[in-house]
Amino acid sequence: MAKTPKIVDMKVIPVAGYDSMAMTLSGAHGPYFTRNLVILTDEIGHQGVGEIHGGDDIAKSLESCKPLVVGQEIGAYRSVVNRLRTGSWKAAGNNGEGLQGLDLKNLKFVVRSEAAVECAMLDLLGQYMELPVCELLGDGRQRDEVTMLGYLFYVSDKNKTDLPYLDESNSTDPWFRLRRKEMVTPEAIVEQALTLQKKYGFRNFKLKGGVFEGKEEIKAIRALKEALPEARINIDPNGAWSLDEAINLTKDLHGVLTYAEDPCGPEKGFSSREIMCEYKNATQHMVATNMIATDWRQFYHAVSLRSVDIVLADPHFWTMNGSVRIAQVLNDWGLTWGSHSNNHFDISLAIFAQCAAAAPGNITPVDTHWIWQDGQELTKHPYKIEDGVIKVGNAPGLGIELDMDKVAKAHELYMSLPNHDRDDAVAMQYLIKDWKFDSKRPCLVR
Ligand SMILES: O=C([O-])C(=O)C[C@H](O)[C@@H](O)C(=O)[O-]
Ligand SMILES: [Mg+2]
Repeated sequence: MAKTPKIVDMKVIPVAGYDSMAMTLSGAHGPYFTRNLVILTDEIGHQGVGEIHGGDDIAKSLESCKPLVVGQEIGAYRSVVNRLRTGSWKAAGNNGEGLQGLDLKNLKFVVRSEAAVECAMLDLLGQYMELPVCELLGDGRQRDEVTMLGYLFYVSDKNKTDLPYLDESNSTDPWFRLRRKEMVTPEAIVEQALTLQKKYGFRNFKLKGGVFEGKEEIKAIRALKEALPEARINIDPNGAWSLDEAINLTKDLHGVLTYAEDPCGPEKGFSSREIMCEYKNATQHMVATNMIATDWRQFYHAVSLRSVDIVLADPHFWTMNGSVRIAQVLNDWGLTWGSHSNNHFDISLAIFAQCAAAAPGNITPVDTHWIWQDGQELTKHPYKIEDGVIKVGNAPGLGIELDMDKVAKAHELYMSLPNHDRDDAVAMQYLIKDWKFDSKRPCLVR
């Protein structure tokens, strides 16, 4: 019987990169973000790579996977991932209420560490079969170009902290110069979008809300639509608004908002899925989520209640196979697939692009934080966002090659950090003393 190559080595390399003081309901991004890389080597000398969220717990969980991965055939990747799935974190601690929380104790209930192993094994299998990963997922390649979304953030003034944020004021690139500066007004958000459009060609934008009072953020949405009338624009306050507020803020935005992402969450004893269903009924807006349909059980209830139209099935939360599987179901049921993201390196950029290339139907432009990290690539020829799209070529596997010098530097940075876990309250407390997360109050409203 023909055999596929066996895995002979698995490395887990935690890495860190630099970030802006970007604002969300959960606080302010710190100066660094962390990720974990998985590097697998097979017996014919190929290297397969995966990337997942950072932090010591995830690194430890991946380390503990080694005995279940090394020695396995790459062709058996589904069983390997299945064995890891049953041994890794369960969603038992996730109350399923769609509450935003970005520190590790919340994120770990949705992040699937085994997705990094799955990705690295698919990368190896693709190299062995001389096929790109998108051909190994679902019904194979569905498109050659993946439309990406320009992810707009309010950015606070890093000079109000003594944290070591990067300063790129001297960069020759207008976007790089801008991205580390304070941007808190509608005018600044418009400048951000225009600068991003020029550099990356985006025609789709999303503003991360949950920062200022909703009506202030809607001013920015209107200003964006005025400046970019052809663009598709949406807002994501991560469930911060009450149902009444969400309805009042957005009911007159037909023709301005393409869709609303997690506009409201659980309240008054009603679940987030019930509330989002009422929001949809009241406004007739399309609704997207990465908060209330993060696994199959939540998805069942979200669909039963018709709470959402677009599921942002991040492959780091669903695995690559899971994300494409839900893309197929969504397409068959007349619903829409997209992907959520957090800060990431260029291995994850390849993951998003390969999944989206295999997702059938009319998918929504894919989220990425890469524009905030662009220039910190860990691969030799990172995927590029040009004219608003990523072209997915025919290179085998993920089609990337790690630059081990850059990986070593990113690892060194990680090791130099006093804390490896994300906690957006730390930077936030420079702006508001003793600030604490409140799922119902925008972070600067206290
Ligand atoms: O769409 C979303 O909800 C996200 O992108 C989640 C996070 O809030 C993201 O903005 C982040 O990591 O800061
Ligand atoms: Mg979201």
